[in-house]
Amino acid sequence: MEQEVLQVKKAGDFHYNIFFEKSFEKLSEKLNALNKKGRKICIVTDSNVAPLYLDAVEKELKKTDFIYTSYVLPAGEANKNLKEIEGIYEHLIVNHFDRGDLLAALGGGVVGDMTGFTAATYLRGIDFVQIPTTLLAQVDSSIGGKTGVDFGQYKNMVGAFHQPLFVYANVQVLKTLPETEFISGMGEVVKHGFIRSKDYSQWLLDHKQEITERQPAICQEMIYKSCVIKKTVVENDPLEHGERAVLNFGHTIGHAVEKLKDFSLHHGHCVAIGCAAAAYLSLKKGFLSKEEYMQVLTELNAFHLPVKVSGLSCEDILMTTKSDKKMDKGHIRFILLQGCGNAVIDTSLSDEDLTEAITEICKENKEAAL
Ligand SMILES: NC(=O)c1ccc[n+]([C@@H]2O[C@H](COP(=O)([O-])OP(=O)(O)OC[C@H]3O[C@@H](n4cnc5c(N)ncnc54)[C@H](O)[C@@H]3O)[C@@H](O)[C@H]2O)c1
Ligand SMILES: O=C(O)C(=O)C[C@@H](O)[C@H](O)[C@H](O)COP(=O)(O)O
Ligand SMILES: [Zn+2]
Repeated sequence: MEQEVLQVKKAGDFHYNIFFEKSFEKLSEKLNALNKKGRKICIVTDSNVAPLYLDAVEKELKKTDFIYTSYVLPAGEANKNLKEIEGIYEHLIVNHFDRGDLLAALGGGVVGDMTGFTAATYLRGIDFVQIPTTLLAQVDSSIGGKTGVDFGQYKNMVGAFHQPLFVYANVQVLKTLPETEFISGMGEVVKHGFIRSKDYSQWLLDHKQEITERQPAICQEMIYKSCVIKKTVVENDPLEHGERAVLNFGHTIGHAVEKLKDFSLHHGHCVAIGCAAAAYLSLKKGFLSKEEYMQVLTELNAFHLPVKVSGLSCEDILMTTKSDKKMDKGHIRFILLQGCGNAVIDTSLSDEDLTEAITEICKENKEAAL
């Protein structure tokens, strides 16, 4: 792949780079370029990523003038809460972090969202960088500045928009990612095709074999293509006043499933189930033809993503979907497809429509249900 860097604009003239790398070797150079000589940096990571990659990142920090420390969170969505954030604040206070110092998120979307939220709120906001280590984080969560934590059973209920200074995506780290985590990341990857690019969906299917084998060159190209879609949407509407909501395709019902399963299912798997439901609603509305609807299901299946869920009641899914933070004056703000590659915002769905789609994803199907 020839592209190595992609620039993301923010409001005003601020922009930041996503670096597409094949090792950590250029991390020190990127950190030095921040001109924060003699500053402190805290690498926030998790209990799975620390033994794998903390040494390599610290080796890079030794080549800089940063004074560094690290903080290891317990891994997993169950720990994406305010209690764990307090632990990070305490670490920063004890280590005398001030407003000129910064954080580095080394990990998946959970670490990224939590580190970003800590950076957004500690001392009313300090800088941070993203070093995403899951496919999901490299294609989605490290870009666009959504940070936050779950609150009770509510997904991402407390958070802030806070953009990183840069994103450093080393494709090589994907080789240690468990298979289910890779598949979960594919949930957001296929979503990008569904919402904005039929060509990208076709490209994914054409390269299914190499992607499934996680060939680094093809994975890097895929990550780049996904980042182009995400950054374009985010640049148009950084604070989600309108268009950015399309990135939520599959998430309204997906988040309900995630919550009702007590966060035991992976985010990308729940998004895939939500995509199947949203595609079904698009079919019912006449926005998708039967053939296009089947194309969505086929692509999800091609990457081993689920399209059904078992063990949940339709009523519970409906109630939880309606308690999502995406309600707009009592109407559910839903993302539908008006043709593959073109997501639109819809506020006209009734409870009956939603129940029909939820019934569809709850149908017993031993092979595809999670
Ligand atoms: N901010 C956003 O825009 C945005 C976008 C999408 C998802 N998200 C959030 O991201 C989270 C999901 O992210 P995720 O799927 O990366 O989950 P995650 O951060 O929990 O990582 C998944 C698992 O992989 C492990 N891991 C990470 N990198 C590894 C590596 N290279 N090798 C081996 N193991 C590794 C982690 O320790 C964890 O157990 C959810 O909380 C979701 O809400 C946020
Ligand atoms: O960046 C966005 O905007 C997204 O919606 C990306 C989603 O994949 C991501 O899961 C996001 O965290 C969902 O945001 P939420 O506001 O619905 O919680
Ligand atoms: Zn998501």
